[in-house]
Amino acid sequence: MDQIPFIKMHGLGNDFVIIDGREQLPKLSVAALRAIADRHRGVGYDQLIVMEPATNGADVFMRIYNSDGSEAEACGNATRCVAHLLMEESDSRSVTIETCAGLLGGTTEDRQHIVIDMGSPKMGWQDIPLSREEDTMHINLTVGPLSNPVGVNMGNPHAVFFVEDADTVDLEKWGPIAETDPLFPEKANISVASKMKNGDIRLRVWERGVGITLACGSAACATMVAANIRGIAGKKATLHLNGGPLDMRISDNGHVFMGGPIAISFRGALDASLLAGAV
Ligand SMILES: N[C@@H](CCC[C@H](N)C(=O)O)C(=O)O
Repeated sequence: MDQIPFIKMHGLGNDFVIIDGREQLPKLSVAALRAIADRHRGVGYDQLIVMEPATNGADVFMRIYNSDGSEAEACGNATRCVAHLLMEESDSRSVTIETCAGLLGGTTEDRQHIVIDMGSPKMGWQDIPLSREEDTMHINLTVGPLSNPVGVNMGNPHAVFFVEDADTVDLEKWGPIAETDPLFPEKANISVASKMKNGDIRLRVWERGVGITLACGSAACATMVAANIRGIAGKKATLHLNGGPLDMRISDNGHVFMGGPIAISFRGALDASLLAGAV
């Protein structure tokens, strides 16, 4: 393939290059993924998403790559974007999306604000995964000013640190150290969260394989679960990320629902030099 068409979308500024690989799967080396991710010489993205044929009756399989070329199991904000594309395509208001993390359902009233059932969190220490046995509700880990995180697996690994004021944490400094701590054999997405005066939650995220992002949907799910466990929130809360708010809810059967907006930025094509990994 000389050129590959893509759609650039974002959910609260968490941005994606989305490729429709349902007819023909693109060949993407790590060098190509990194070249496309380059915000100066490539297109720029937090995640590159390939829509692939589903294997189990879902509408699509969604493959997720981080900007460093690593593959991720879940991506909440991109799930909303892909759900929007599928809803437009099929003129429907509900879709099922398969990821490495399992089957996710998306629903909407207007195809702009999309609610995703992100499934049930896993809380066992092997599920996160951690490299040693720990109580995941109070993990014995300190990184600079951050300590005592909650470990949550939302398909992908998360550590949520509750702090007095999330805005004062030097996340560029402590995020990468926590992400790569030997406690996390598959690394981890690192969240810092604090309760706001009105009862909402402020959340900032250092994403595994990316760095600081404007929003992270799976981290919002993990933080909702962690806040509920710690008694900081009930079963519903608004989480305020740098890019804007997500409406979060835990249902009676323990599934985490995430609602938020999507936006299409532009359409383009990846050229041969980017696909060859040249920047
Ligand atoms: N932006 C995402 C999360 C993407 C994957 C993550 N960086 C990982 O490696 O697990 C979201 O909205 O959930």
